[in-house]
Amino acid sequence: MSDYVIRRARLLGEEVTDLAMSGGIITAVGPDLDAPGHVEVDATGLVALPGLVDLHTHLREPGREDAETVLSGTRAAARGGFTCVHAMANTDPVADTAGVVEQVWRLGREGGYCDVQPVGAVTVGLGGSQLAELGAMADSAAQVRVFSDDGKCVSDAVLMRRALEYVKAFDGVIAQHAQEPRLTEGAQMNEGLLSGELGLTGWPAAAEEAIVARDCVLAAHVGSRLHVCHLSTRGSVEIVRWAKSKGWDVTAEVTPHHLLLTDELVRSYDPIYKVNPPLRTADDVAAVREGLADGTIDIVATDHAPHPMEDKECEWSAAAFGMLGLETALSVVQHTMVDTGALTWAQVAERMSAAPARISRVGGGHGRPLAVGEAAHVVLHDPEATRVVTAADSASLSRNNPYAGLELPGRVVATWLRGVPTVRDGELQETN
Ligand SMILES: NC(=O)N[C@@H](CC(=O)O)C(=O)O
Ligand SMILES: [Zn+2]
Ligand SMILES: [Zn+2]
Repeated sequence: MSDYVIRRARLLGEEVTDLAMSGGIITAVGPDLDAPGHVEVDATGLVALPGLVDLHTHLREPGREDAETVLSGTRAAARGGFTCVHAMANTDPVADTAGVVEQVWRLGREGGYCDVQPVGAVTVGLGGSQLAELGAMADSAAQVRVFSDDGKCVSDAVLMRRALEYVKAFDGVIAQHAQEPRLTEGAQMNEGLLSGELGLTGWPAAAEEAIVARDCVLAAHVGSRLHVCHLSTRGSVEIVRWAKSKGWDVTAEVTPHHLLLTDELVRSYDPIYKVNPPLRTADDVAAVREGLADGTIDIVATDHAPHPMEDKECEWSAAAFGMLGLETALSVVQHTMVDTGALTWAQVAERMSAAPARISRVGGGHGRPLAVGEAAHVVLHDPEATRVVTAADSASLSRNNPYAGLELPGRVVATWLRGVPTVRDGELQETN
């Protein structure tokens, strides 16, 4: 394992400094480091951030290895600057047992591109009727702390209450996909004037907000931790802001696509824009940006949702919900939040590394500051670069990239996982 010294990086976008790593650990931070025998990396003009942590990733293995595998998804993650991703449980078989979560966890370690922290299902088979073996998943080698039926809502209030109560024993959190199922039967896009105009069944903001409000109240009632997945409406931001003002232990995420894209794109009837929750209005986009800036929304999570061509290149109503996100997340956040002056790079590091790691209680030195003695999970990002996104330029097995053709700022130049480079000069490296 080589030692590296990064020269003249802008630490969290601010002071220019060197950073040395050896044996998987950050060994020195400061100007003009003496680092004999280290591989020299010129980072002039680049921003150094702690390795990014994604709390919401679909890796599709086991079951849909045609769409993504742990290896392909973690290679995409490394290209996006991530050193830890949380793999959602809606696989086949569902990640609802200690056996499945341990398998997913181990596949991530074997690949060596990005640590994979499995999310456990809340209910058996995501069926919504019987609690899964949450304790066994928590006690497994994977040490699961985040539980979610993502893709489906835990809509039964009694079951949701019991899940919230159960995970208190091991400091777990329930990550809710907030979608009232009766209010969204057959729903295809955001409900509004546009859904009427386009003749597509609408998905009211109220279907999300009703569950967000109910779950905040439930979490407070039982004194447990709630995390709201992919929050997408102004009303949801207001409810979470209110819950936080009460001191309740509620956190929330927004996806890059909900920070940038609006329901106007659905006019094309291109299923690349079909996603759950749906793209909302420009007013909702403004609200989630404000919420992320003021800390109401704690984190950005990608909801990277790969789907094979045949599930996307079909008519709108038949297409699958979901879009890729790992390789473009940092660029979209730079474009929407940093270049607009809404967030500093230090605040981006908080929302894309420190806070997600705290919410999930993940170990392995993820989400820690770039400081001596910490695990060497490091990203170098070039904020001056620009690129026209293409679907083909991806390590994912899927191509459902909603940004294809758009010019986005920023580029991940290098990523280190425990001091091992997974990406250098923008190219994936051999890890094993
Ligand atoms: N986001 C999506 O549109 N789809 C996700 C499920 C989900 O995150 O709810 C998927 O698994 O494809
Ligand atoms: Zn979801
Ligand atoms: Zn998801």
